[in-house]
Amino acid sequence: MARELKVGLLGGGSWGTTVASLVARNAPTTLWARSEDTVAEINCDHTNRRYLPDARLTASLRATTELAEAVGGADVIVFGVPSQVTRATAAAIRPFIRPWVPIISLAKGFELSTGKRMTEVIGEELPGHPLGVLTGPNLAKEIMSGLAAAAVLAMDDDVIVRELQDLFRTGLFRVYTNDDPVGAELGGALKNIFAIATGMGDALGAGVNTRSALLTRSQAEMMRLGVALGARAETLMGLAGMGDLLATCTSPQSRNRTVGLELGSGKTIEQVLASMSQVAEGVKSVGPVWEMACARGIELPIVREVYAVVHEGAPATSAFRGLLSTAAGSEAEPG
Ligand SMILES: NC(=O)c1ccc[n+]([C@@H]2O[C@H](COP(=O)([O-])OP(=O)(O)OC[C@H]3O[C@@H](n4cnc5c(N)ncnc54)[C@H](O)[C@@H]3O)[C@@H](O)[C@H]2O)c1
Ligand SMILES: O=P(O)(O)OC[C@H](O)CO
Repeated sequence: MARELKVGLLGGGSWGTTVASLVARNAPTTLWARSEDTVAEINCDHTNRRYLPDARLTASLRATTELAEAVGGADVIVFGVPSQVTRATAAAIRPFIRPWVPIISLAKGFELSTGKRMTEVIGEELPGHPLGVLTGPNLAKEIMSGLAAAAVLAMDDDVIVRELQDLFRTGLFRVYTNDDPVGAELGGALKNIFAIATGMGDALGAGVNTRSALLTRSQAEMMRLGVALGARAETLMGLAGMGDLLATCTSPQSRNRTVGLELGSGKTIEQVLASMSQVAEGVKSVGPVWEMACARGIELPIVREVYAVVHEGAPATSAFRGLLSTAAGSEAEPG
């Protein structure tokens, strides 16, 4: 079934290119990227050195700068652009997308101006399409270097999700189906904030005990907010939540953890962002997440401290003093 489907993937960065290269092994795939140089390099050399310096892409992957070419004939659309440009990209493909074509989102963030999840944003711009997310502990460079990984493909429709599962999986990329797209999407977006916190802690010399405590309390915060926003707890305990939290908070490849490391070493958020050429979604997501928590009266001490460092200019050292400043109560309680 998957071999008959044509796939259009939007976004020529690290993850869009990686997923396009995986999917191209299973189905004809066209990747849309803005840069003519990137498109020419993918088509001629089968590489995207700016984002994936050492990777060789599947030779059959085609790239284009034309949205109509990537989207017009596609049976499945995959969104691989960063969260803050997802709405504009969805609006831009409206003239080209065919009715009822399923759309899978890869992004792990919230829209800054609305706090909405990416499938909510895409659904508003492109109503009437089955929507899903592919998410999990998936560092692009590791996957392109041939190391095994697992992900969940989460959709409400259990027939379509099984058809699409074959499209994304390869020998080393295990794809599980999941029927809680809200939970899967929330896990992927929330973990980035905790990766910033972990990076700050690591830069400040946190021990393994400290990091383990921070990760465990991060998982508790993810559960507290995620469940309030409609996630199922077991999804947040799985690959899309706990799995991705572990990968992102511990990998030197994580951009979000790197932001935390730099903040912890004393740089301002402006200095950190000026030195980065790739997206770290947690920087933008922490604002809407903190607002959602405040609006619901949900206590998220780690999110609060990351928000203070990223948006209020507080030093990273004060984040850790902040986390230790309240007396610990029951483990089931915030704090
Ligand atoms: N890199 C990973 O390991 C990884 C893994 C899983 C999920 N993700 C998620 O995938 C999403 C994309 O991340 P990435 O790693 O590919 O980012 P990236 O920084 O590597 O690449 C971003 C891409 O988006 C493009 N872009 C930026 N602004 C654009 C616009 N206005 N219109 C069209 N394209 C635009 C850039 O040119 C670039 O090609 C993020 O939400 C990220 O959290 C990343
Ligand atoms: O590099 P990061 O921090 O954006 O994380 C990449 C992936 O989301 C890890 O699963």
